[in-house]
Amino acid sequence: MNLLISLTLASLVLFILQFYIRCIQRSYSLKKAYARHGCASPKNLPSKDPIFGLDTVVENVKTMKNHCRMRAIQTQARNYGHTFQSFPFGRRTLTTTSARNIQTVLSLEHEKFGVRPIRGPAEAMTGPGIISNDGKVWEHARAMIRPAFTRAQIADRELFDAHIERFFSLLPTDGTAVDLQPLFDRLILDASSEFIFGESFGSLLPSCPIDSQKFLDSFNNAQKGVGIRVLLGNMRFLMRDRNFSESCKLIQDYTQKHIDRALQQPQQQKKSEEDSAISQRKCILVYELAKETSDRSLLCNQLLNVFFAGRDTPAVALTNIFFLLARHPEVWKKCRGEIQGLQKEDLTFERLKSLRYIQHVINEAMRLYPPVAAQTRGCVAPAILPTGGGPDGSRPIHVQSGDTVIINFFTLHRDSKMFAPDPEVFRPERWIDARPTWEFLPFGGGARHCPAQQLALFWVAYTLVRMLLIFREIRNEDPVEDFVENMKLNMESLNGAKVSFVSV
Ligand code: HEM
Repeated sequence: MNLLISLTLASLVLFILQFYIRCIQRSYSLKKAYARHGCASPKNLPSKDPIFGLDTVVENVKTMKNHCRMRAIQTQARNYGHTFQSFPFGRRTLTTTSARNIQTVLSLEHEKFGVRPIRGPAEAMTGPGIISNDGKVWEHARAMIRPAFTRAQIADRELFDAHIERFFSLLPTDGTAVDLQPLFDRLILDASSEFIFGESFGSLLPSCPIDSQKFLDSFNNAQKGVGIRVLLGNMRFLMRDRNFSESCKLIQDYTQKHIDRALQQPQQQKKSEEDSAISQRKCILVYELAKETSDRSLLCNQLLNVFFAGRDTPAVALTNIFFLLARHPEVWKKCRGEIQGLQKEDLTFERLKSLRYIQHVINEAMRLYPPVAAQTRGCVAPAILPTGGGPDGSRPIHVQSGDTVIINFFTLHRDSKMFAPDPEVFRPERWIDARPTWEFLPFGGGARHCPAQQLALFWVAYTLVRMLLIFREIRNEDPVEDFVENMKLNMESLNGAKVSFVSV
């Protein structure tokens, strides 16, 4: 017993000693870099615990629980500059809302800022791939899936149409109030599962098939497990729950079933677009990838990585758009003006792109309430951010391996110069003149920007226009006027989008 206590105490002392040596080493190399490049530290968030930053962690969790995390960061940026630093769990964390710094992290020096230090735990669930890896594994995964997305965005809308019809059959047309959020969730879940696995989950059907329900429950469970592990960072080895591993196994087995089906397609059928009824009409990811490889585990990882990234973001975008439209019925009216004379058969990818006002509405909603409101990177090699250091924020900032950089799109999209004079106001007309580059990034930017951007925008615009075609008016049915954020993987509306419609 005594030996155990001595060993525990010795490990604790060793841990603290190691921590201090690391701090001294880091501060020495920071000083050297500062002298060489004229760098300076950005302002610190005030903290009562300069070593472990536990008060910062508590405050972060509190703002998250109170549904005001993004607003809190916006206020911090106003008070401490567009780039500031804090030390949650003792780790130097730079939060930036500066377009120049964001461009450096996402594009100019993207190899020095990886996702693996942050998203590593997702690998237990999805296997290695585009979401949790950097370097060669990421490059290979991205190159493999990209052609399918390019094809999908120009593919016939047949895949999406079947789900839209089911969605409409559940939408009240008699003026009854409805929360659109769960319906959009189901619409996108059904469309994305068919696009990725070749078989829809059928969540809009009267009863969701048992297999799909089991997969979804396990997926949600595993995603929660990944979230906890990401929060725990280096201490994640403490988490050992069987439920997590069982959920990961179940979703992989489910995915293998679809891969087996795709691989069983006769070889010539897979190779020739003309012969394959499926690939002739629709672009399905599992079939597209099975043309390139028959490696089952590689295929499984690719599919699960894409599903992880895309299963619900378009649904969040749609909910946020309708949240705003319900509060701006005049914008709905103007959108209807633009689609006069159009039939649902006319709604091709190109036609939807040409509806300028509707595109402005989508942009404006994604500016104010971007589904992906923030992104985090772990610095893997020393780098320099061009701005934000020193008392006036004009000097470069040196970033070291092990530092974390949080990019906040929510505040970036409210840049007071770019979106002057009313960055907080929903005003689609601003897009007639606004030409932001790195100030507007709803789909990210640089090397890892969303490969599904055009496909997702097609789903969003198509759903919106189909609804504009049948409803003359939209009404807000939510007593809470303001947007209340609900930060999960995406930034959702806590109160959904409660509306009613007046039919044409
Ligand atoms: C409106 C809908 C969507 C939005 C707003 C959105 C947004 C984003 C953003 C901001 C990123 C960059 C993340 C980063 O910097 O690390 C991203 C990456 C990604 N998105 Fe989307 N996305 C949407 C829909 C989709 C859909 C439908 C899919 C798949 C079916 C998808 C698949 C991916 C993948 C695979 C990546 C990772 C790219 C990489 O790391 O190289 N997204 N998305």
